[in-house]
Amino acid sequence: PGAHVVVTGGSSGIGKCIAIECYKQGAFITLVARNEDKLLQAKKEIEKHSINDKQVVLCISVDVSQDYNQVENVIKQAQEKLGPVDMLVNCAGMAVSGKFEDLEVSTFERLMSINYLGSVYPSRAVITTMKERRVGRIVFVSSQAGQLGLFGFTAYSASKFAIRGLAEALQMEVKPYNVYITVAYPPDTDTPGFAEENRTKPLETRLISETTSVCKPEQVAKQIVKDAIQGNFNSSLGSDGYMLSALTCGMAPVTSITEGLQQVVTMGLFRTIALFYLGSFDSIVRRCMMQREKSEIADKTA
Ligand SMILES: NC(=O)C1=CN([C@@H]2O[C@H](COP(=O)(O)OP(=O)(O)OC[C@H]3O[C@@H](n4cnc5c(N)ncnc54)[C@H](OP(=O)(O)O)[C@@H]3O)[C@@H](O)[C@H]2O)C=CC1
Ligand SMILES: CCCCCCCCCCCCCCCC(=O)[C@@H](N)CO
Repeated sequence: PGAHVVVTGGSSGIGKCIAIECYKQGAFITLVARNEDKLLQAKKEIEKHSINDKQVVLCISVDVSQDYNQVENVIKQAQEKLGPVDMLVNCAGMAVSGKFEDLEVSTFERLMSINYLGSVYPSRAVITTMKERRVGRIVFVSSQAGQLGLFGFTAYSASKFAIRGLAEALQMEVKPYNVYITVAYPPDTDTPGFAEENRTKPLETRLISETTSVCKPEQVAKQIVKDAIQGNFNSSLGSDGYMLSALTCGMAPVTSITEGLQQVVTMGLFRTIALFYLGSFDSIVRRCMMQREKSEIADKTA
């Protein structure tokens, strides 16, 4: 309550729901995104959930992936108005899918800029003050596709895996200063961004993704905010989310003894389950390939 929460990508989808969730708990919110109309629209929607009349929603229009100095300036402006940032949520991002050879090289650059550098810049702009105050939370929104590579996600997965490396290294640096990092790995979530992404998704990617069901953004946001407040390094959702996180824990920091023990005990079992999933993904890819070849031959003979 009374905390200042900055949400990049806060004008739509998961980011907007995170902002609402924090606002419901009495936070002051800064929304960061590019389109001003969407920002104002989201501000109105968030303000409906106020719990006292002091709460403020500030909107800032900036591209978080372009120029570090610009991002630093807008964070400064937000801090002058609403005080030092207690929690930063890096949720601005996007997905583009397609086979490796069909994706433009510029798409690799763009996704890396938005999903990775767009998380580096705001974090870099708040970290010094957080360390000085010995208070702070930084949330990175990765994806289940940041835990495993899937057909069609060569550009997207890489940009989401990058976040994990950044987060692990940063957590080791800032833990003694009482600053906690959370990486969230949401499954497919029903948002405007997801609808957009689905318009060009390869059949293989669609079929493989259907392994997990589509979540509501409110549900995803609730889990992320809860994990961030608790200072959990990992934030995931559902039974496949739980399995994926335990299976891919690697050298990630552990937040509780229980979490560590669960990882140790479940690792072999989850790897066994994963082998079956991998087998079924491979057969989806093979089936789609054969289907395509068949229809190509049919086209030629027709
Ligand atoms: N929906 C899903 O299935 C999943 C999504 N995710 C991740 O969650 C995050 C949010 O996704 P979702 O809610 O679906 O996305 P939406 O497309 O619905 O919203 C994206 C938000 O980010 C903002 N944004 C995009 N690019 C920039 C930029 N360069 N600078 C500043 N703001 C930007 C958008 O505003 P504007 O365009 O006006 O700038 C908008 O507010 C993304 O990082 C996505 O990869 C992870 C797993 C699953
Ligand atoms: C023990 C092992 C369990 C294995 C479970 C495997 C589940 C794989 C499904 C992955 C779905 C990928 C979602 C990507 C969401 C996303 O980021 C896009 N919507 C882009 O926004």
